Amino acid sequence: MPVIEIEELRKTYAGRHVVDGVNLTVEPGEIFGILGRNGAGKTTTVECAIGLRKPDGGRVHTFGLDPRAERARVLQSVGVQLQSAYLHMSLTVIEQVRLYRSFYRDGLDPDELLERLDLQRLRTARTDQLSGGELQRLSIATALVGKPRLAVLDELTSGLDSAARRQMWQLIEDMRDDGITIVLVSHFMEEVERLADRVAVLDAGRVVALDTPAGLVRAAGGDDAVRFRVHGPLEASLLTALPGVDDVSIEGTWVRVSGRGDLVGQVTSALMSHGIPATDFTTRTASLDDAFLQLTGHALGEPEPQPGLA
Ligand SMILES: Nc1ncnc2c1ncn2[C@@H]1O[C@H](COP(=O)(O)OP(=O)(O)OP(=O)(O)O)[C@@H](O)[C@H]1O
Repeated sequence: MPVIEIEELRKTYAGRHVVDGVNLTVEPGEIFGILGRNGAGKTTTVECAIGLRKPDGGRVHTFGLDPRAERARVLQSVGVQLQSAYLHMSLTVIEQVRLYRSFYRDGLDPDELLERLDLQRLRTARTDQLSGGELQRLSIATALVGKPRLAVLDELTSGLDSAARRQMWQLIEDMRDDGITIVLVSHFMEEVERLADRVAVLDAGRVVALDTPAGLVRAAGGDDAVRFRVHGPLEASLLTALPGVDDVSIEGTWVRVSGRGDLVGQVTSALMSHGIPATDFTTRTASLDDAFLQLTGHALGEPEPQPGLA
């Protein structure tokens, strides 16, 4: 049974369809990424899935239950990463985690969890004394202490430096190894690319693509490319005949070859075997960034247009 099943989900605010017929399924044990610009409808979709918002249309099942009708049952098995604004600033770290532990019948030992999240030395520090990275780890602790079957992590690493981000990614991979299903809401491409087994790309309230990160790149026609300079005559057909090569363009002495596989290896051996010297090789790897742009027509950093704003 899928962990989350969403069919034709709709949510409207003031006549605006912020979620407009979303379909997706999250399978047990996967890290499912939801990627989209600010305002694309990611949080609304996820909150409908766990019973925190009421859909205006469509069907949602989480653990096979209707999350609105059986909200308490669903939430017993869900851990939600809180934005730091929702943490209680005057509580100490251990008090905070114990508080969230008390909301669940079952759960982890708060002290062991702090140890695992490298927060034990801050056990008695007040929440308002923590750094951004420490607050993020504390919010993860509040999501995990109830030993959830499903963890919903929204903007996991925003505001973290790259070392803290990498540490957080490792933690998420450990969570998956423990069998927790993870929904990762993000507009941080590298994070989704590295962590997610599958990704739904949301744009203006719709799922415009749903696939593995590599599948999205492939489907969007993303190709790797190699560019170099030749010092002698070159017929394009020498390179177009190579396996995996999709396109060859020659401008003066510059050559660009795009396609899949070991392009540099193939190109250099073909040139060498024909005695054509080549220099100045640069390569470009197709990315999810390119795929996102291709799928939605805009870069991830641009917010969705808001009504009323020019
Ligand atoms: N309670 C509400 N009342 C009115 N409009 C809302 C409400 N909640 C969300 N919206 C609007 O719905 C749209 C989708 O919001 P949502 O939070 O789902 O987007 P998001 O993709 O999660 O964005 P972000 O990346 O900024 O968190 C936004 O334009 C937002 O302003």
